[in-house]
Amino acid sequence: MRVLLADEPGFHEGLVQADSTAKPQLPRSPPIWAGSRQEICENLEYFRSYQGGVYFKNDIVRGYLLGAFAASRDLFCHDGKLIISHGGGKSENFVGSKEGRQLRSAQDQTTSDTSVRALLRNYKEGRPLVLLADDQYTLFPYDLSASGYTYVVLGIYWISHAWAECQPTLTNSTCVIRWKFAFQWCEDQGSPWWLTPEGVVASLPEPLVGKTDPDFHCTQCLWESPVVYKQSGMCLIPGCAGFWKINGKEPESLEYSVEFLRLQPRTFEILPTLTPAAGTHQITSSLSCPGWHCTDCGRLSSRFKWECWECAHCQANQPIKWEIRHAKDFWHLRPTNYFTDLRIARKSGITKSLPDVIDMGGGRGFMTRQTFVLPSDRGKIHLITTGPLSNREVDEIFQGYQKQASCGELKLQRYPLRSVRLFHPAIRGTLLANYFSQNSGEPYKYVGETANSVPLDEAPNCVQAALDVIKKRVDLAVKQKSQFNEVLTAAYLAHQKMSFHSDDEKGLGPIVASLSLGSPAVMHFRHHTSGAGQNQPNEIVMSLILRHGNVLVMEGCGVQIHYEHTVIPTDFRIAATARWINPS
Ligand SMILES: O=C(O)CCC(=O)C(=O)O
Ligand SMILES: [Fe+2]
Repeated sequence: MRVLLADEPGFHEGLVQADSTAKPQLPRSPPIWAGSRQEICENLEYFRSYQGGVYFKNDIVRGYLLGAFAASRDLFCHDGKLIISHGGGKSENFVGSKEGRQLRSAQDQTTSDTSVRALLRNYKEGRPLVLLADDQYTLFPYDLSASGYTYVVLGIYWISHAWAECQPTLTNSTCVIRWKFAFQWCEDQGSPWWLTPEGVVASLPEPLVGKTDPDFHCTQCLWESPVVYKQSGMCLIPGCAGFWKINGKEPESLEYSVEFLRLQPRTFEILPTLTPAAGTHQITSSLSCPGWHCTDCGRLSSRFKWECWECAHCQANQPIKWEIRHAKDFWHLRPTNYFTDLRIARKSGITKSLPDVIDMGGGRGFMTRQTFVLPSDRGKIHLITTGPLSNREVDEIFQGYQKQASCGELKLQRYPLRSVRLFHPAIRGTLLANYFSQNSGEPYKYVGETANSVPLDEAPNCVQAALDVIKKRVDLAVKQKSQFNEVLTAAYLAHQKMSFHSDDEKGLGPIVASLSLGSPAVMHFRHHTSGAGQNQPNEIVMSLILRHGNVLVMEGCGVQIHYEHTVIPTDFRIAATARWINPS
């Protein structure tokens, strides 16, 4: 039997990464697993934390992730039915910055730290939570990484003990206070899924059930502490003069008392549900971002295709129902409560013209152009709006888009974001964009390369119709002759958005124009964080509302060099953005 202890030889405190060659393969695939943190967060309502290992809501922990950086005396015993971990953050950690990854040293945890406080509340109120592990959790006795199980859901546990310890840090010789939590398997859910009939690598004699040892009574602070170690009981209340002392001295080596490691009987009537709810009642455009739990292989997947759920591991899939949604369903939505149409920051130097009314000719009605002039000749932004009469054309385009996307003719997908790892090292696996897109014409960097683009003359009708409307309106609104050879379609579900960026593709022409369809959105502009605007405060300088049928034109390369923009829709929305990208 091996009780895997974090401070055994070779398990040097903290920095040990899993020695996967020494571990056997899992006897069966985990019932719930994922390849990325995003897949976990988009599927499991008990773990929505992209950073950190403790997910809590209203001061109650829902999910706890066991990962790298084990501490002394972290433990996985009784076949994983008792797990001891040093929860609550502030441990050694790699943080990312533009300068690269740096090791941040551990700090004292206190009971007012939000995650320690929440864990203590679960402990006091006897609330179960879900434990997850990643493939860097050294104490798990099987090799997770070999089969691509980056994250696995272990099961439901309750906290049987909580106490504080002194722990030496990795980066210097001082000690920090760490809270330790003993998580015990909730028997009501059956046996752990990783157990073979013969038992796992570990094979302690069956644990004795029932705790008999009395607590340690501190004569200085008068509080009780559990007797955790074989050597002696001691006060485990930080702040007490007797904390972490045996006979007045700091203990040198400690081992768990066998009594302390006994499993305690406890039953729970209500346990959290582990598998995500199947979104089969949803339609393509109404989901915020739910994923898909494959019952064939256990993998959680993000929804990366518009028209169906697909398992990112075994490609099992299921079509998603669709129905046409109309722009009028979204008219009542307000993208922000702070203003109705636009807001320009006082010190931005941006000026706005009086709106011009322009005849679109051929009895097609009138359009209104409002121009915003950016300071220092950086360019102009035009917002073109039309009345409800001219909206028949864009209503049809909106419907066409929905039909062609839902039958798979317009291949809308969520593509991986680039260079995320450097700045967010905690995010493991691929991170997909928070919107669906399709590119027609010249390849565009945000959707990968040529393989993900269709030539403009083969683009689905809806894309060509959108481009046609954009061209006609831009020609009337902007003096210089516009030319476009690329259209990026972005489709957003409720709660999705396009984060701050600039359209700074190499060889980009001076005019970028987009047609908005569906729910209204707010578009913010701010100075670029790098380049020419580096020394400017990074505040929002202008915000506009983009409504169904509006065309927004960014005129001049300076707009992209000096500013970046974000678009945040209120609900389902599609935008077609046309650009010129120099083919060479
Ligand atoms: O959704 C939009 O209106 C704009 C999208 C955008 O900024 C882009 O495609 O670069
Ligand atoms: Fe953009």
